[in-house]
Amino acid sequence: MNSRPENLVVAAPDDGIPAGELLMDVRNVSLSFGGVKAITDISFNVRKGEIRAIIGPNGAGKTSMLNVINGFYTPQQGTIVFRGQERRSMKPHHAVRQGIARTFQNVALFKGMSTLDNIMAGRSVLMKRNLFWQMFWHGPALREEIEHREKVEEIIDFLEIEHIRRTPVGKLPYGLQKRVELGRALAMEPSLLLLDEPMAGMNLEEKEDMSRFIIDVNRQRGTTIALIEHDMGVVMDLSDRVVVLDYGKKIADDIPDVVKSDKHVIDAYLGVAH
Ligand SMILES: Nc1ncnc2c1ncn2[C@@H]1O[C@H](COP(=O)(O)OP(=O)(O)OP(=O)(O)O)[C@@H](O)[C@H]1O
Repeated sequence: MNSRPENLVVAAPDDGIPAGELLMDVRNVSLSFGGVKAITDISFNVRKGEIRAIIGPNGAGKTSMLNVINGFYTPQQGTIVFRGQERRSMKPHHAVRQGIARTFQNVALFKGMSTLDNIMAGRSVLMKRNLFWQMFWHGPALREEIEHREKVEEIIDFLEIEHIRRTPVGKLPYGLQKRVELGRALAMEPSLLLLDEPMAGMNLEEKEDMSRFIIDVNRQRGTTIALIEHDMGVVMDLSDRVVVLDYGKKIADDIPDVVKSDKHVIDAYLGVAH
């Protein structure tokens, strides 16, 4: 895997938390849908600067966990402490403002819009000027638009997608759509980036590319990452620590080498065809 020069990237925002310290602490979270217990009393943490994987068989509660973290769902029990602030419920746009961005299992982009416009849409949440200013297109609104555009261009360079900047994303191969979606999440300048199956549906080459971008986002931009992924090779290569869920419960939480040889994990997940 190649890494591109350091000078091509912008740094992640300074959230005041030193590398290695706790960025997020998930405390005793439980979530049910009617009679279905999606998550039962789960606790784990994410340290600033790490790549954290959440794995488990289908239906284990992984996506539900991401949805709690980014405010999509409110758990019946438990709290999330993010950057020192404890909360149980939060609207997704507040989570973005706090520094949590995500991608989705099935790409969620505006298919008729270009790559550039989709990534620009990711910035909208950071824009200060309201529609009134934008309509009149002058002064502070124009300056702000230019600044946002520069950040977006940096991301386009970083992800090596200059050649598709004007292409409607619906016309792009799946692997590139996933990369654009990553770009849109990066445009929000997150402290914590949540990736829901970033390699799903990709061929080997696309997976290698995406792995390289994930590592570069983490190392060069300093962005902390929590990802769900079914490809065990990718998970074990990329992650600093892995939490394993099964039927909504946590069954392991450790570095990849330890998780790989954990009997409960092998029984629940690694040993079964997926
Ligand atoms: N909106 C919902 N309404 C009802 N049940 C749900 C809902 N979302 C998830 N569930 C249920 O909660 C459990 C956990 O689902 P979840 O999607 O979080 O698992 P997962 O580990 O992400 O699975 P996969 O790997 O298949 O994506 C499953 O039994 C699922 O059917």
